[in-house]
Amino acid sequence: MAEIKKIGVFTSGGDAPGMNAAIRAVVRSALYYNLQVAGIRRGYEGMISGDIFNMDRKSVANIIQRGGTILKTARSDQFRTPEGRKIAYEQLKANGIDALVAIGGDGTFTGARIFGHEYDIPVLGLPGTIDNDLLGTDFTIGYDTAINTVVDAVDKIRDTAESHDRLFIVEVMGRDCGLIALRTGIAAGAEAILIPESKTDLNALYERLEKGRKDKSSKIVMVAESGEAGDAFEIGRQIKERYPQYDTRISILGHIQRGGRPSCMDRVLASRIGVAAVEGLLAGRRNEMVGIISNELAYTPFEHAIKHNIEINDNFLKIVEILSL
Ligand SMILES: Nc1ncnc2c1ncn2[C@@H]1O[C@H](COP(=O)(O)OP(=O)(O)OP(=O)(O)O)[C@@H](O)[C@H]1O
Ligand SMILES: O=P(O)(O)OC[C@H]1O[C@](O)(CO)[C@@H](O)[C@@H]1O
Ligand SMILES: [Mg+2]
Repeated sequence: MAEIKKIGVFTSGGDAPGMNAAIRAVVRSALYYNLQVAGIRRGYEGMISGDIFNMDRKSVANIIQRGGTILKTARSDQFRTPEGRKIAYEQLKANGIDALVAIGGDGTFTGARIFGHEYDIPVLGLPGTIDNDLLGTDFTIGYDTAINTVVDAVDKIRDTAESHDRLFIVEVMGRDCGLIALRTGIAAGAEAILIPESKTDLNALYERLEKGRKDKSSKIVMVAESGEAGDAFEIGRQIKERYPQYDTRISILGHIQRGGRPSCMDRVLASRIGVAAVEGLLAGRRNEMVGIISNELAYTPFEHAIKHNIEINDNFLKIVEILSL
């Protein structure tokens, strides 16, 4: 195995609060171990176009508290092609990069895995996505901040819902994963939660609404995007049709969920696994995602981390039912 002298770091896919803390951790720990480090802008796009620059300890000063990513991010169609990946590899070689730290989600690691098999370059991944849709870590960087943003927003919606005696359908992000909806629904005291992992039974939702206490002045139904019953507008349309007596409103929280200052939990997670990524590369690890499981560092092969059967704790849904009385 060739000696590692220069690590390239990049962020890819949707941005997530805490990505900057992760970049900082990778850069500072690489320098600590006397390695050079280069930033690659806009993920795989920048790798292909050669948008690569050397970083020093000052390049990451004053960023741990900032949302977004100073390296910018992108979704790259060209990297999905063998030709695009060949150019990316040539650019890395031209810049003297001999190992990579990829910060992103399941898509980013799918690409990294293919790249790591096609070319002899060690790649480790840091889970950076608000969706929490990866195996091999209890939480992904950005999830904690995002769920706190959602809870803050739904608390505000509750104020106005309460004042107007309204039912709100609140749609949150998560791609094909209901973990944002599940936790925030419990934390915000939702009447019901609809997530892609459990069959969306609108009849069960109707039953819940009918059985519920009649004197409740506000009701919140949390909906994860991409559910089989359709988006919040479709569910809202059906509820309005069935219960014209309810004053129903729909709120799509959207991209506010991806922004903002990272929480303490996200900063600490990013810092811990950022250091572990550099140490892992130096120890000869490759094609793995670094995460934390039960407070212990864990290295999980990409192919396992990106598996899409994230288990949902059924007990969480039961808790919502019990507590929504
Ligand atoms: N099968 C693949 N082959 C090569 N590259 C891929 C593949 N799948 C994804 N990628 C690369 O990874 C990039 C990021 O993937 P994606 O857009 O799914 O975001 P992500 O990393 O899952 O993050 P998030 O879900 O948080 O937005 C894609 O734009 C593409 O460049
Ligand atoms: O960046 P875009 O295209 O708005 O993507 C939105 C998607 O990205 C995420 O915010 C992060 O993966 C998902 O929750 C959502 O489905
Ligand atoms: Mg993803």
